[in-house]
Order: sequence, then structure tokens, then C-alpha cells
Amino acid sequence: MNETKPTAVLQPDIDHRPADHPKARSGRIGVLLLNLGTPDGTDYWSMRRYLKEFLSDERVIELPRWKWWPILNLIILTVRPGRKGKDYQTIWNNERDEGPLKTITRSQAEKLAAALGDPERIEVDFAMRYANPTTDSRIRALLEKGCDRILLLPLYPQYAAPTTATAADQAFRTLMKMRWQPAVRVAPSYHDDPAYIEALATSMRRDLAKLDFTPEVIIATFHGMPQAYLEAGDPYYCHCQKTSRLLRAALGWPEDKWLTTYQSRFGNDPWLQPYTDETVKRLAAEGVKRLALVAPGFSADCLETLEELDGENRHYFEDGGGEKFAYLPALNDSDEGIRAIEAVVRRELSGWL
Ligand SMILES: C=CC1=C(C)c2cc3[nH]c(cc4nc(cc5[nH]c(cc1n2)c(C)c5CCC(=O)O)C(CCC(=O)O)=C4C)c(C)c3C=C
Ligand SMILES: [Fe+2]
Ligand SMILES: [Fe+2]
Repeated sequence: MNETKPTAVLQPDIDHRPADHPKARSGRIGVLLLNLGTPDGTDYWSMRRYLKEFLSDERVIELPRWKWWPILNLIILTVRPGRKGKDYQTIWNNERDEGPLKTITRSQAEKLAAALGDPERIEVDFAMRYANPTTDSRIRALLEKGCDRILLLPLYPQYAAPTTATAADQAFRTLMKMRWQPAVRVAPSYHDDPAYIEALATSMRRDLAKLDFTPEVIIATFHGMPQAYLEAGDPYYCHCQKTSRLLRAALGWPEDKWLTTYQSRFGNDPWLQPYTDETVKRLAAEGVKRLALVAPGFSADCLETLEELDGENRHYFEDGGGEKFAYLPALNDSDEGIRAIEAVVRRELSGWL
């Protein structure tokens, strides 16, 4: 006689599960802040591992692999780890033995958790696209803690495929391996969000007031990207230009004393322009004596701001005859910075909370 088995799907609580069926906690919400990453150390091998992972990402370098592989492995990874390791040493957080990007992102996660104020229900964590803590490990940790809904928040106000999209790709790589996936949302870019623009303006007003000079020119500088990515449809440039325009307007700063530029060119192809370093040198040559730089695209200070802007570009300006130079810090874990992130998170959690 044929025995009809009860349908497990319709009667999940009538226990036909094997004894070792995994127990899963559920019912909580995870908020995962995603940032770029930073090397685990400034030594040659840590730098090399980090740069290899970063520069092997096809979202970052879009060249065909057969063309890129020898350039990366035979040239870049022999020279750059040593040179950049020295740059990282100048900004390293020796107390924690980590890059400032990691220290600041951790603090943002802690302060965001406090601001959301519902630790029973909401778990906040942070992860990196490259190096540690890995996105995979932090998604799994959220699941362990009972989060079956996860909001991913790439900490890039301006969307770019080499940053935002690759952060999401990395999270979905982990989900691809799961039988029971959590529900996942990816927060959209917030380049024109009033909470973000207001936070930038508040922070800049405060830092400008602390200076012993009034800048003749302010440069809003953003991390660069190959011009070809813009031409292929990446909205990053348009997002940066809009952030810059809204920020200047919020400050009421004169249009003819505000410039928008792009930094950190890598390789020989044209990147987004005007270039920050060339602009700084030009202004000094034209007789500008007092200059301030702000980097609204960086949610945390890092190599690109502390070493490249406050270090290298300060020298270009001073060596060119400039007298007063200021780099105005990123939002970091300031109260206004956390308020901006909280506003984005609360909006994107609607329906879940
Ligand atoms: C070579 C291609 C790169 C593209 C395209 C790119 C885009 C891009 N990057 C950021 C933000 C950051 N980048 C940082 C460091 C960094 N960026 C690149 C290359 C590209 N970035 C490299 C190789 C490095 C490492 C340092 C170096 O070797 O020069 C950082 C700082 C990390 C830290 O630890 O401090 C940030 C942040 C954005 C927003 C962006 C957008 C298009
Ligand atoms: Fe970069
Ligand atoms: Fe750089």
C-alpha cells in the first residue's frame, strides 16, 4: 500500500525535519554599512594583497583581462605596494594598527546603532569591499544574529560602478551561495539628499569659522574615474557636479570662487576633469594666496584625503607661492554626518520598521 506523505510545505510545524536541521533565528533587521577597504598593514605583502584584490576588480579596471593581467602583475604590483605603503604609514592609526578609513567606518556603525536606538530589533555593522572585515563575513554574522532582512548602505554619496555597484556585487556573491537568503535592500545614492547637503554645509561652516583666514577660492574635489566610464553611462560625474552645486548654494558661497575638480588619476587614459592637482598648481601660479579644499564624496577621511589632499596638494600650493591652505575634513563620525546617514537609513527601512 502506498503511504501518502504529509506535505512539509503546508504543515511546516508538524515535524518532519531531520534532527540536525539547522535552526535559524529570524525577525531582526540588519543595517550593513559598506565601504571600500583599506590594507591590513603598510608592509609590502599586505599592500600587495590589498592592491591585487582592488585592481583585479573588473568594475574598477574595465580593460580585457589578457591586456590587464601582465600590466598589473608584472609592473604595478612590483612597484606600487612599496610606494603606497609609505604613504599609508603617514596616515596610519598606530593605536589600532589600521587605516583611518576602517577606524572611522567602525565608529560610524557604532554611532548609527546608538542613533537608531532599537538594538533589540536592529543590528548595525560595517564591511569592506576589499580586505577586512569582508562583506561575506559580516553578512553571515548578521544572519547568525537573527537578521532576515538586511539593508545594504554603500557609503558613497555619488553612485559609481567602481564603488557602489561592486559593493553590491560582493554582497550578492555571498547570497548566491545561500539556500535561505535574507531579504535585501540596497540604499540608493544620496548625492542630492537634503540631509546630506545640510550636513556638509554645517560641517564646512564650522570648519571655515575655525580658520585664521577666509579662502579666496574653495575647491570641491571628488575621487576621479576614467572619462570612458562616464561616456559608457556611469552617472558618477553628474552626481558629483550636482552635489557640488547644491553645497555651494547651501553655503551661499560665490559662484566665481568655487571650483569642482577630480583627483587621484591612475594610469595614462584621460580621467574626469579638471584635475585637482593641476588646478591647485594653476591657482597658486595665478597668485591665489588662500585656498580651501573639501572632499564631499568621501564619507570618511582616508589616504586620498589625508595624504593626497592635505599632504601632496598642500605642498603643490605652498611650493607654488600659496600662503594659506586648509583641507576641510570629511563628515566622518561627526553628529551631522551620522544624522545624514540615519536619515537615509530610516527612509530606506520604511515598511520594515
Ligand atoms: C584605478 C582605478 C580606480 C578607480 C576607477 C577608482 C574609483 C574610486 N575610488 C574611490 C574611493 C577611494 N579610492 C581609494 C583608494 C584607491 N583607489 C584606487 C584606484 C581607483 N579608484 C587605488 C589603487 C587606491 C589605493 C591607493 C592607491 O594605490 O592609490 C580610497 C582610499 C582607501 C584608503 O584606505 O584610504 C577611497 C576611499 C571612489 C569614490 C571612486 C569613484 C569613482
Ligand atoms: Fe579609488
Ligand atoms: Fe590617490
